[in-house]
Amino acid sequence: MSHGMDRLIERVRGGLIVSCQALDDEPLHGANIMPRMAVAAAAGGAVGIRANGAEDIRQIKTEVDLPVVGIVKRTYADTLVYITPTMREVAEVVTAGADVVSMDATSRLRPNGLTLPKLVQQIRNQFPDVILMADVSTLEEGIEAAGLGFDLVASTMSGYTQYSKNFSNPNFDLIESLVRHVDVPVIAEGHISTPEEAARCIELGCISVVVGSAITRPQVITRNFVDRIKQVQESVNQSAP
Ligand SMILES: CC(=O)N[C@H](C=O)[C@@H](O)[C@H](O)[C@H](O)COP(=O)(O)O
Repeated sequence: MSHGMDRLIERVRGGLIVSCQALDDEPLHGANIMPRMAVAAAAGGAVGIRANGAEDIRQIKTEVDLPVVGIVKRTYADTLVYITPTMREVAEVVTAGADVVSMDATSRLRPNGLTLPKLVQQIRNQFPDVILMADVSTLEEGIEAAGLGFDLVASTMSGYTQYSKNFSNPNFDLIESLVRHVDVPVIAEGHISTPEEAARCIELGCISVVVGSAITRPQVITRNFVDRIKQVQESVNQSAP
């Protein structure tokens, strides 16, 4: 393991990484709000931040003293892959100062028919020391990513690829089998919405856990309350005389 990886693992082991992301169609987009979210996460004891876009990554690095897992989400016409899909996005994340570059590592083709092995090769040529995290949706993709030289594997894409759509959320089965069969540290990410679920991922052997929407997307948190209240209201109405 490289010195950079050793230090990263030391800092994030057994802890919570908070994903602070708001796309431009989300209510908390812009106005330095995600960097303030990162400050709040740090105050609550987070060990790392996951952030989208060069501007947020750069600002978060100046406001909190935590490792940042950086991504750039960008959509292209000829692919469904949107998390750091090409060298262009990788370069943006590296230049912004992220400690880890995370990317879609599913088996789907990237723009212009670019394959994952080819992209990893380009990255290793241009940025040999970068720490790479693979966002996968299946065990096979996790094993493939570790074989390609990814330093970390995360369950991020489970439920978001056509072939993983029907898996349960959070996908503890996938998380457990990644820990068992992939020989790089595993990070649990995706649909983790309670402290108990996060704790379970640590029990299963993950190095750390990423939580996003349940902490930093108030529209999602509100919707969960509203939906639950509605259900109860319906049964209250039905049992009313
Ligand atoms: C699939 C995809 O695009 N996931 C993104 C990856 O960066 C984010 O939108 C998620 O919020 C993040 O993975 C954390 O997951 P959750 O918000 O469920 O805690």
